[in-house]
Amino acid sequence: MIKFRDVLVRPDFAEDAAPILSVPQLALGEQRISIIGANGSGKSTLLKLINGLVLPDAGTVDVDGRDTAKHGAAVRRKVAFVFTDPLSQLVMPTPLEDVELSLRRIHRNRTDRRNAAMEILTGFGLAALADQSIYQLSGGERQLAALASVLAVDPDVLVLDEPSTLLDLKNTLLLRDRLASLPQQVILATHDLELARDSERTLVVDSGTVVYDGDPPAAVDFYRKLCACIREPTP
Ligand SMILES: Nc1ncnc2c1ncn2[C@@H]1O[C@H](COP(=O)(O)OP(=O)(O)OP(=O)(O)O)[C@@H](O)[C@H]1O
Repeated sequence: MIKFRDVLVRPDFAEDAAPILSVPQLALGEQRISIIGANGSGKSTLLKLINGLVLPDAGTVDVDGRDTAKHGAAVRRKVAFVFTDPLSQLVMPTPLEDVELSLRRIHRNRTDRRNAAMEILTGFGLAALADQSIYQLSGGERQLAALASVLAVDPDVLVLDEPSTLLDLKNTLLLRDRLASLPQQVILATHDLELARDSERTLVVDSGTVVYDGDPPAAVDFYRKLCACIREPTP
């Protein structure tokens, strides 16, 4: 269970400025949670609070009872974060080496590690690209490689920031199927309202606060109205 209590995040170097995120009380226990909202509304900040990439200026965030400010390393072992830009994530020259790096503590034996890494990449449809430079992969292939690498360590919670942004329809569907089949708790921010609907619970964030929290179809409707995106029926 992830709990936010009286959380405020202020802009860097502007302690007196209005908070960029304010979350008085929030408990996230469902297996599939999506977060939607306009650009700059605070979605990424909310996600980064979950694994301590951003620490609150006031209040606390804890994951299974561990405060992210006090137990950051332990929290990050439980909570994996997938960035929008996979090049922020992939640190090795090829997908195979990157997954192998993730597996270094789980498989000490090199052959076992390589076999396990290939199996994981195969599950993501990336076997043929295992040895290709990450700079020669398409944006979507890189995104899937980053996801494979993060999942290799079997985290308890997977946090994803706009994971389908770079994916075509086929890869978006593959991602949706893959996420649906995961045993982990999955919390993601997205502008893809179909992906948002795949969850059990959706938060709508606006101007740094959670303005709707509930059933995904109702949350998407709320968000559409908030954006005044619903077209008036033509007479
Ligand atoms: N460390 C920081 N210092 C100052 N402002 C920040 C900081 N981090 C984020 N912001 C601002 O806070 C707001 C929320 O940013 P955030 O990245 O959480 O938005 P978002 O909802 O994820 O946006 P997008 O959909 O465009 O990715 C933005 O206006 C951003 O510029």
